[in-house]
Amino acid sequence: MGIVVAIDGPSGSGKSTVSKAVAAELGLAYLDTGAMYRAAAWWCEHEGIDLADAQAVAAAVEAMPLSVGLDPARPVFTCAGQDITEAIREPHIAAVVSAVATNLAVRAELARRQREIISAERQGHDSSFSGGAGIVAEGRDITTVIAPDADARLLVTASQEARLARRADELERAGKAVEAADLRDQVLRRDRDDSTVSQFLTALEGVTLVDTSELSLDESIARVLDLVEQAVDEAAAQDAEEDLRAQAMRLGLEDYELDEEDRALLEADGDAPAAERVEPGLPVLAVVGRPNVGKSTLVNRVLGRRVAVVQDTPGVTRDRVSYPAEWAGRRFTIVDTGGWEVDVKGLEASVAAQAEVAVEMADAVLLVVDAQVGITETDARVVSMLRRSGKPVVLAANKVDSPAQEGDAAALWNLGLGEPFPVSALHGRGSGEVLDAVMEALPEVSAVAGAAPEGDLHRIALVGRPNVGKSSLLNAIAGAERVVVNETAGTTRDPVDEIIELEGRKWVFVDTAGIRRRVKQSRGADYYAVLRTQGAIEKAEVAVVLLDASETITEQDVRVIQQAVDAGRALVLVNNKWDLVDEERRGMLDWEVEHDLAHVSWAPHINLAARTGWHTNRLVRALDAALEGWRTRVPTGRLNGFLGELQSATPHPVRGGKQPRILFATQAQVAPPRIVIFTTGFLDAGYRRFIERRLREEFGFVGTPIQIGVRVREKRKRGR
Ligand SMILES: Nc1ncnc2c1ncn2[C@@H]1O[C@H](COP(=O)(O)OP(=O)(O)OP(=O)(O)O)[C@@H](O)[C@H]1O
Ligand SMILES: Nc1ccn([C@H]2C[C@H](O)[C@@H](COP(=O)(O)O)O2)c(=O)n1
Repeated sequence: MGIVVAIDGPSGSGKSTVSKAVAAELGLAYLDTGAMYRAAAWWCEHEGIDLADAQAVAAAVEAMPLSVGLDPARPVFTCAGQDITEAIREPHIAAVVSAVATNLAVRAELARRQREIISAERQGHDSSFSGGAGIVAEGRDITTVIAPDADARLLVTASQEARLARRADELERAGKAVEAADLRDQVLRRDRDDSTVSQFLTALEGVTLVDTSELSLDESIARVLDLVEQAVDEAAAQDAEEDLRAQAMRLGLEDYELDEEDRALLEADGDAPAAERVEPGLPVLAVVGRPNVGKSTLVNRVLGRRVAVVQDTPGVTRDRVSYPAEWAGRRFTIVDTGGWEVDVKGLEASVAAQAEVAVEMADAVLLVVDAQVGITETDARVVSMLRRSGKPVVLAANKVDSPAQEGDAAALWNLGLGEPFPVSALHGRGSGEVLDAVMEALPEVSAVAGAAPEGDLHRIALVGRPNVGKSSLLNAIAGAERVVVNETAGTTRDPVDEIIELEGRKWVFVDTAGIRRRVKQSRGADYYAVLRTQGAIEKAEVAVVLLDASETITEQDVRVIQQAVDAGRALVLVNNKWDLVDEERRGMLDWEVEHDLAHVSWAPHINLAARTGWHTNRLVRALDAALEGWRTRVPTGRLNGFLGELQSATPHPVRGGKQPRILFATQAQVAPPRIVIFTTGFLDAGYRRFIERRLREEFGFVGTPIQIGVRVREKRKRGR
């Protein structure tokens, strides 16, 4: 993680000059937030907006197409493609900028953009200038509002006389000398106005005051560099202390019963891998069969130990789980299903349906039959379902644990699927042969998985109930009528993955069809909508869930959101059709969001109108924020330090005379973040929610579900 240096102070104190020099010296990006306010004033004038009209100014700034330069050697600002670096330094802009900077809606919008820039530099986003080294950000409210958690927070100031003299000198050198009254207006009046909305005249707790009145410019820079170095050293010392404490906690865990999986988790500590995810483009093998015939054991056999790590992933995928697999040097996706039964109802029916979906979305099928039981009515019905699908099938005769049982396997020729391969998934017997047969059945290029995206592009699913505007949004951002749009709900049919360039970067918008209406025609349209959505979400990293802002939020909307959360994908919410929203509806919508979507308040939520293109440019920022949250990795020392403090301040309530204690925690995975907490007792759901809320406050995790796993461990008996 990069460092963040926040510097504020009054006009003419030298904060911009010092900040640039410090950024250049340390190889960091430089953010001049004052220039953003100046750009906002320039843009409003350019657009002919009356600066006294607060609402019009706010609306114009929200839509301002500003590109912020972060190079300390020359921070170039462009707006709507025009270089405005010089124009925003004109005295005229300095004279009017406070009118914009004191507009609270403008401040909120620019604060959002500033935080995103800072965060991108800290995290080292693809788009970052410093490549993750960090940033020096300066401006009136940086240490207090924008980056109160910066590594170094400094208030650079100087006496009024010094500031006036410096500004006069500067203007004179630039050949722009002004009258004393104008100078006082530019420096003192502006500070007076600006101080009505932000505090930058006295150093708050945690902010170091640097008075440069008596210092030369070089001395000022050296002083700030010293303070930054000191802050970085202190942060490193704190990290080291937290690491030591975490190591002690980890050692303490040895007094508790730990199983093999715990140990695997603890060994991988500090190197939380991304959640295993199937790669688009690879051939797909579905493993189906009756419940309990040994499908999962066979899948485990193919995957080795890795499956143990992913097994407890919560959510809808329980009935249909995809894993990346490899055999004989070929990579493919293996899909484990929950078990297929005939004429079942309720949960079993949905498990059976998922197996059908898995077949529909596969290139080949591995049918597992229990050779010891022989052919059952259900097996015969599975075979008819497979014949209807037209997919190549390999038949595994499982539970053939010895050569003597091979006759049981031969009886399965009667299924009419060709040679049954005898295997013992439990002991590994015959699994090589069956996998060789699978490799022959699988095509080199998948017919169902969609093309593998070029390069390492982010994959986005645009999902939502019918007619919320998915196709319109795709068209609006792609800039062409690529997808058929119709007012009739559910017009989208089998679209393909789209590669779309947004803000200079390519993104894959995944196929939202994923599955055609081939599986038992009798099922309702809603059912297929759910499956299509699920297929798209599973292929993506981020689910963008569209809502129709002009209509009441429905159960179906909430369900689609839940599908994304359950699948562990990053989430962005979009209120589409904003052009149809009036004051009254806006109030209702606020209430509905608070009421129905409070559980996903961590997701970026943007308003746009796909039909007119209004605010569609906000999508990229929201996607970046969600992807960043999704990939957030909290170092073990930090995590345990944080949980330790949280537990001391707010211990778990006593339950039945016992008080569960957190022993140690580790982040087992990113994308989505999964935190495993070892405890002495079960943690109440309320306490887990509290931990999640505090984790979000501390580490961000914007736009991502957080999976919290609790492992209750008993103290080891003496002598063991
Ligand atoms: N000791 C000093 N420390 C910092 N700057 C100095 C010093 N002495 C002279 N200066 C000069 O003061 C001028 C004003 O500095 P600068 O523009 O960086 O101030 P600022 O605080 O960023 O003002 P504003 O908020 O109006 O942008 C610059 O020309 C800078 O070179
Ligand atoms: N974070 C910030 C940065 C600047 N402003 C105001 C202060 C000035 O009126 C204007 C331009 O700033 P300058 O370039 O002179 O530093 O923007 C603010 O309110 N908050």
